[in-house]
Amino acid sequence: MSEPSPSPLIEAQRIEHRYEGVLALHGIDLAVPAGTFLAVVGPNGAGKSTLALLLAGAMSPTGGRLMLDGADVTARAGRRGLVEAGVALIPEGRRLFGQLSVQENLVLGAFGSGAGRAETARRLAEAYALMPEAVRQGKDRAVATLSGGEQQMVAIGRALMAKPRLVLIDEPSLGLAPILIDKVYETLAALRASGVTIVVFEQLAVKALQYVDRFAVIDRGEIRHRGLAADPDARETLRMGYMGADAAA
Ligand SMILES: Nc1ncnc2c1ncn2[C@@H]1O[C@H](COP(=O)(O)OP(=O)(O)OP(=O)(O)O)[C@@H](O)[C@H]1O
Repeated sequence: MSEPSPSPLIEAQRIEHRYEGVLALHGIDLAVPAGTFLAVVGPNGAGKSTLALLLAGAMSPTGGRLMLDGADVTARAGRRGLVEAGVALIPEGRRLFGQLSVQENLVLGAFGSGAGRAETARRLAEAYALMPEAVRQGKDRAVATLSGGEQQMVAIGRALMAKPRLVLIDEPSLGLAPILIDKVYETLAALRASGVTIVVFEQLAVKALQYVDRFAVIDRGEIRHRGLAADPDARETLRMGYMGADAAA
């Protein structure tokens, strides 16, 4: 007899979002089981950032429900999102404090998560372990002086300081050279191997497919296709579902 399947870690149920006149998402159903590495891919303006913000609980959907561990958390959306429940969002553009040092940015990530001094130090060591040598060596440098790829690593590290179970990351490859994009994805893969559930929101669909295990194609506010990255037809599914100019990058 098979075990009953566990509730997804997070699940959008018929999520809809309207910005004043614009209906950005219409009726999104998306379940993310614990331990998954999922990419939500789609072109500019498809609704990726909106969905990332809603799944993080950083804003309230105008329709539908957000479920976390099988419980309705729609009403808990607010400025801090679902950080206390173990959900971390790395927004597009990273939103680091450029004038503060790497270490100061990282420590801010633990703020409000209840970590004392010893626990913060332990988390710092874990975050640095995932980072390239150059960032570790430059922990007292102002973040604004780091390269884009290094800043993305710091943004990931800052999210980890809250000890999340789920990391949502919006356009991790934006503005990065290809070699750095691979580094970012390798870091995310290592994180996933340590048990963290990850959802990336990406325009570079083919790149994401090299690292994730599932994908969903979003376009004009709807999920058009879903698939497994290991499926031999995955690229064809992407091509059909997502005609964005960057799909083949
Ligand atoms: N604050 C806002 N006010 C009004 N409309 C918005 C707002 N934010 C997004 N939109 C609209 O909602 C739709 C989805 O935008 P969203 O930013 O979620 O897409 P995206 O896939 O993340 O695109 P990009 O890759 O360009 O960030 C677009 O039509 C966009 O113009």
